[in-house]
Amino acid sequence: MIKVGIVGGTGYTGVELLRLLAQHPEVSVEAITSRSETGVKVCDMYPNLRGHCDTLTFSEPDARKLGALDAVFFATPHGVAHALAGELLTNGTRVIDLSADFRLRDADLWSEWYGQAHGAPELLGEAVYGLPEMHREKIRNARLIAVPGCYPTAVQLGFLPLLEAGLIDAQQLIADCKSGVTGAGRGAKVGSLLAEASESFKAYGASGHRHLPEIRQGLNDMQQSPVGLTFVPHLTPMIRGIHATLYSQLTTEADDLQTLFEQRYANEPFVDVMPAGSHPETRSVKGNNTCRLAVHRPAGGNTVVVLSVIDNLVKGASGQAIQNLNLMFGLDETLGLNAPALMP
Ligand SMILES: NC(=O)C1=CN([C@@H]2O[C@H](COP(=O)(O)OP(=O)(O)OC[C@H]3O[C@@H](n4cnc5c(N)ncnc54)[C@H](OP(=O)(O)O)[C@@H]3O)[C@@H](O)[C@H]2O)C=CC1
Ligand SMILES: CC(=O)N[C@@H](CCC(=O)OP(=O)(O)O)C(=O)O
Repeated sequence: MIKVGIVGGTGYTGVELLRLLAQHPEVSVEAITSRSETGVKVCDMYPNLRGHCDTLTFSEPDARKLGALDAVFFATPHGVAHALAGELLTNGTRVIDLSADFRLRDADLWSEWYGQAHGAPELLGEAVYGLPEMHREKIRNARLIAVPGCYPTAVQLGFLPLLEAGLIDAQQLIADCKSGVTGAGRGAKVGSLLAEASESFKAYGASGHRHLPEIRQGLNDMQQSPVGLTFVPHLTPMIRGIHATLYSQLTTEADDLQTLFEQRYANEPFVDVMPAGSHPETRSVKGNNTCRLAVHRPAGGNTVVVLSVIDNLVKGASGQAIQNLNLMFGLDETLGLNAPALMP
């Protein structure tokens, strides 16, 4: 059994890790932290987990205890993994960070967008961006994984086949994205209240969201030169889910885009290219690690529209983190991640 710990176990991504790992045949959760719920039994707080982790109790984060484990997930706000990752790695514990602490390769750029000094620039050289569809081989040998953000996962997987094939104008990319409210975390915030977030719909971060540099970094790697991207996130009155509508312009007489997408993702266990003409729904991936894609060319013109849906807490966070763990430990990549989505 691979022994793991979760730092930040009371949050939405932390409890989603627990739910998914409860079905994982090769992983045992040995430690789970929460400063505010120390001493509380996990099952008392999350009754859906009764019968799955009855002996597990929240404890204070303790680097010595965590350093005795095979791997530690950080499901914490930005900056927390900076402080602990170095010590864990020195002890031989692998680190899978769900926050943005190690996603940007440039520490100054990170400071600019996250409003604080980078706490562990010396680790950036070895951090691997955990998007398996792009970096699978590097992930297999990594000690430190930066799990991609939720919007960045949906957007990068949608543009990937087009950019790799060099078919679109990489200066004119548009990502129009919508997220459910769990994307904002479990902490109390006015914007997440029922009366604020339900029966309403709004954009935010239109002039600059912290996921912009992360998405740009990934798309630049695919294009192998700097791309031009407009990214506008929106908050929708749903609990889980991300829907990205991606626009680009063909620069060459296009081949069969449906076949291009199908071939690029033919061997990917967690990317489903839907039949031509489809419109994927967020509920079709609820609780599941799949990214569902559809590609359209409205009226046969030069505009390509890609529709990309994920569950922000699964392929956008905890499921992708487990997919990375499976690769790092030489396991079947799909272990613990095979349950179909909840629908309706
Ligand atoms: N929600 C989502 O859809 C996604 C989230 N992420 C990222 O994953 C991370 C976790 O997100 P989410 O689960 O939504 O967050 P939540 O706000 O729901 O939970 C945060 C958790 O971190 C713990 N925590 C807070 N501060 C500290 C600290 N200083 N030291 C140790 N533990 C701390 C909290 O428990 P306590 O305070 O009791 O210790 C809590 O368990 C964030 O970086 C987020 O950006 C990534 C992709 C998607
Ligand atoms: C709806 C909402 O507020 N979403 C969050 C993004 C989700 C998230 O937690 O971002 P990471 O993937 O980088 O950790 C936001 O816009 O900041």
